[in-house]
Amino acid sequence: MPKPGGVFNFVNKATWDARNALGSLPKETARQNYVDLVSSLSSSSEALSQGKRGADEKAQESKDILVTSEDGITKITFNRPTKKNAISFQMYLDIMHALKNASTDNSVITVFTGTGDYYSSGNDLKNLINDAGEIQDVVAMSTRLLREFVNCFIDFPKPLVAVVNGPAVGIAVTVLALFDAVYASDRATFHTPFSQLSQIPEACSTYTFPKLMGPAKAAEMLLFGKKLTAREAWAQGLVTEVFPESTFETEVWTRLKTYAKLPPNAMRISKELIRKHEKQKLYTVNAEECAAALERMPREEYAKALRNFLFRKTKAKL
Ligand SMILES: CCCCCC/C=C/C(=O)SCCNC(=O)CCNC(=O)[C@H](O)C(C)(C)COP(=O)(O)OP(=O)(O)OC[C@H]1O[C@@H](n2cnc3c(N)ncnc32)[C@H](O)[C@@H]1OP(=O)(O)O
Repeated sequence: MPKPGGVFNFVNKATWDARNALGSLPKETARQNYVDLVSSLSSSSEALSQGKRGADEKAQESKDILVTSEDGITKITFNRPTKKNAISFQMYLDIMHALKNASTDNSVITVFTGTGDYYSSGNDLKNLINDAGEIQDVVAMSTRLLREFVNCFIDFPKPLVAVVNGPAVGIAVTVLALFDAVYASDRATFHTPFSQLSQIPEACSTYTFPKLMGPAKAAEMLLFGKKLTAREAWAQGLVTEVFPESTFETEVWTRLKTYAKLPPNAMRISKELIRKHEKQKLYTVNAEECAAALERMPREEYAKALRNFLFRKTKAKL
């Protein structure tokens, strides 16, 4: 059977990949993995198959990812403040679903922001590790999910804006280089501690960051995990504009409401022209980064770095 196409057809493609992976596994394990994968994705599958919506309709119900549409703006909010908006597997799927809907609804601009003091602390470090601190048997599925997730940002057809209300970490930072505008509060910071986690960068940042800020500054972030203030990130071209925290929300949303009144088709075509020559390159880089992640994630060095974070509070008490 040929592989299903279309970047938003994640569930069908994941199913196809899972079926094709069965050959190399013992039959029982393969069957169980397949059942686990499909059942974990089934709620998103239903949601993904729902149709087009209007811009002023509440677009999606999900606890940790809120989606609203108003004034021509679809707003996607990381809503897990007690975990600093860390992104769980379900949240990756909810975001893909929200982007799929936003790409065809009546809204003009799509905006990401966070609830609480953080924008997002990046990947939920518990996604890949069990209570005993071992890497779970979900690495291949995770890297497939990561690839599809990043492709959704590469392909998103409308203006995409981040309203960075506080610190951003990991994938919440790297993916920003695929946005059209990034507005940051002066309270925001930008941190990519990949080496500290024994991990490698994702979301095409190995290509977009050196292109934006030059190889030396990109290396400080991606290799050495240097945390940037909002103004430093602006100076490096990752942030479009920095606002004082006291007026951030008012100024940014007023501006976005004005932008959302601009002719949508003109903006869509302009974005298509801007991205057109880069798309193939971005797909390739995304695929290469995911292949490298697939290679790295099962390693003990990586599990050790995750354990250091997850059990840090227990250790501190000893
Ligand atoms: C489909 C898979 C794709 C893989 C994609 C690859 C992506 C890579 C990345 O994103 S790498 C970056 C990962 N993120 C981090 O390394 C950040 C980890 N968190 C922290 O360093 C800190 O929590 C903090 C600096 C964000 C905040 O510190 P502090 O103010 O001291 O608060 P707490 O540490 O007490 O945090 C409160 C609460 O939230 C939990 N939490 C925060 N971030 C994460 C996270 N990324 N993953 C899981 N859990 C997180 C933290 O454990 C606390 O929970 P608790 O109260 O202990 O239950």
